[in-house]
Amino acid sequence: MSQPLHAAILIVSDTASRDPSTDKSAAVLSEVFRDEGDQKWQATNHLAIKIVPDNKEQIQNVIKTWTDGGDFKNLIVTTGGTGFTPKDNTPEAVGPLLHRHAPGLVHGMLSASLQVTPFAAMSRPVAGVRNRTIIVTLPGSPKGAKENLQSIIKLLPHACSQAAGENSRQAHAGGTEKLEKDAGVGVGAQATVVSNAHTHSHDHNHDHSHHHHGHNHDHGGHKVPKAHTTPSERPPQSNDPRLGASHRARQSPYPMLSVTDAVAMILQNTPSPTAEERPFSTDLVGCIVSSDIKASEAVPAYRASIVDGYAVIVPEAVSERNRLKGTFPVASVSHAQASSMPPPLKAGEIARITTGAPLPEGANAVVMVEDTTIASLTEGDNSEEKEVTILTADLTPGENIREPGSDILLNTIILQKGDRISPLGGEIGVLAASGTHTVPVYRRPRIGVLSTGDEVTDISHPGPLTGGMIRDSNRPSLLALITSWHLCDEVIDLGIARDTPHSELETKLRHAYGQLNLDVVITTGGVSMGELDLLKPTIERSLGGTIHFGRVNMKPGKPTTFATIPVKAATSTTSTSDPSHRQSRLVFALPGNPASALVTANLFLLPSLQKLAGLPEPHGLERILVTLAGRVRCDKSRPEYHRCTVSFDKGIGGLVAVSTGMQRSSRVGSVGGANGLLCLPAREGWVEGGERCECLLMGSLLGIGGQ
Ligand SMILES: Nc1nc2c(c(=O)[nH]1)N[C@H]1C(S)=C(S)[C@@H](COP(=O)(O)OP(=O)(O)OC[C@H]3O[C@@H](n4cnc5c(N)ncnc54)[C@H](O)[C@@H]3O)O[C@H]1N2
Ligand code: MOO
Ligand SMILES: [Mg+2]
Repeated sequence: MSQPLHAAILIVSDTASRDPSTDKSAAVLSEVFRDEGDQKWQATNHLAIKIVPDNKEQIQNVIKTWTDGGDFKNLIVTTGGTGFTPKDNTPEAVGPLLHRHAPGLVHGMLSASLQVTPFAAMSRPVAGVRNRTIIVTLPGSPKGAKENLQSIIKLLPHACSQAAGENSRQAHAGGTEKLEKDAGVGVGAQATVVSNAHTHSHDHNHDHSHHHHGHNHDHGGHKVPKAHTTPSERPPQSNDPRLGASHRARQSPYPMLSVTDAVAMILQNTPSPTAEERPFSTDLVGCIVSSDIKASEAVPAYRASIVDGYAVIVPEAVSERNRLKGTFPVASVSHAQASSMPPPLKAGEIARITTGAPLPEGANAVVMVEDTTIASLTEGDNSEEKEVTILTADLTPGENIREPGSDILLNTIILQKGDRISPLGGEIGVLAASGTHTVPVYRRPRIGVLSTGDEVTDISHPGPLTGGMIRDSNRPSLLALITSWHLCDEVIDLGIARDTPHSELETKLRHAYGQLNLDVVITTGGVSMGELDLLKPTIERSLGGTIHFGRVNMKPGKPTTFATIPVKAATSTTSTSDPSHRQSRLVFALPGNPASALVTANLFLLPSLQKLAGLPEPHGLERILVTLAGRVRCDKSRPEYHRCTVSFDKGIGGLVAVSTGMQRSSRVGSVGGANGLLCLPAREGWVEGGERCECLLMGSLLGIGGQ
């Protein structure tokens, strides 16, 4: 391509036409062009961008100024108005303007997009040529628009120059092959190689999740639609609840990950922690120290007595130690108090002193009160000792004295980067003792817990329950679990989102990430195959999120879903390519069954919160070996996390696990009394009593993993 091509973006949106600041697509699409380089496309600031409402005539008018008039563009991409709602009419506006259709471009976009999400079938793109301009309609969501454009961007320079009348054989003598390689697809009419529009066209920096959608990770025996199935081979199906039963998918389109892969995926998509300085308080319990902390004060700050007794002067020479025995006048009294220091001690005198009190200058040891008797009392009131007899000579210089800094030396490192301020009090004590007023720690995430489902009924509902009501147990139990980890600055109860009206879930999630500014939201329910299982479509379609996985090969917890939602930092202005301007918020959409919700929170949420909170090696639950008290049954198709109670058994001198009984995932009682998850392999039969078994420790037996 000799000259950079002119591209234009037409935003079709009622909202953006009223308030252009709400538009996110222009920046995202400009970035796709910019990524291709200045030689191919006019530099970004020369990109023409216009916004029109969902109005057929206005759409057509703008396009004609770019295709028919003097303001010629090689390429027009529209975004928005390609859905199914009555006001979506971009294809109807663009279609009649096209002189020649380009179904190959439409096919390329759809097949690439369907590998990412089944909802791609909900867009009705058209593409073609008007005069000498290529026109392509992209969907309205910034994410969808970007994916679609990326899937064909490598073809467009060539297509545009052909449409503009350039003889492609001359322009690309010997270059066609390279173009095909760049684009990952055949280029159609001019290509000598047979077109293969099914080939992956994602480039390498594309989101990792898409690769998982593109490959079969199913270990669970469920059929996953072939990654390269095209719309023409398979009628578009989707778990979008707006579609009728005949169009809803009957197999989950989400590949099934192993637990290990799922955890790796979570950690990869969990943002790194950020450091902050916080004033000292016990609220720091659970925080991870972000840089080494040095003692700003010595402990003790003065020479202090370790016992209650009398400060004395012990002769240095061992031969003279006997002179310690005898009767001495009590010259002063030193109490452990903040305000005053005792007067210096003279030879031949002793001073009464309490534990922790400052030693008089000149004293070099303290004799315990038990090793003395009173020789005489003060005249008049007889209330205090005047003279005291020391009964022992067995005292060495320095005995029973804490030298300044002998507990904590000034400027030594008291806590290291990566240390956890535990709820057991030791680290808090060290910080307080050494006068640490501000503490460098990692900022802990803010998290919210949301239940979903029309049947789910808050505990405050008086009862009796009617119809299909079920008490909301997930929210309180997850709030309790997460609070016990001390990994979050705030744990917020987000209540219940009803399935109907449909937008309630979206509204509550937007509120959580927006006004409440939460880093992580945990939802339960609505992630499986039911028509009111709304989480996945809401995350992908309404919030523009990326579902990194939607199924895990485990029992309980199979439909566990993890996604990230892009939230531009409030400070961000134009650039969307700099990652520091972007923040991902996390969604853990856990299954509704109560045991599933608690088990998956322990397995998936914990390591993510550990990373967010700054733990150097987020390890999740601690893995131990236990002996089974009785036999437990395995599930033949999925690895199972069998709830059990682990305790120390004196008889065998080790840890023994007792099953909590019936393990159905609706039975929250299977987690009651449990502090362990036995890791059972997927196979027929039992693991016998007396056998050793791997177990994940929840909570506090060894003071790790949770507390
Ligand atoms: N056809 C299929 N059906 C189901 C599959 C499947 O693969 N194919 N998976 C099953 C598995 S495994 C699980 S686990 C559940 C997960 O269901 P959802 O996450 O969609 O959750 P819901 O349908 O909303 O509810 C399931 C169950 O849990 C109760 N629930 C929901 N929220 C709460 C709460 N806050 N407190 C207490 N109990 C709650 C709800 O009433 C249901 O009984 O799907 C299977 N189905
Ligand atoms: O995997 Mo579901 O969590 O069985 O109950
Ligand atoms: Mg369900």
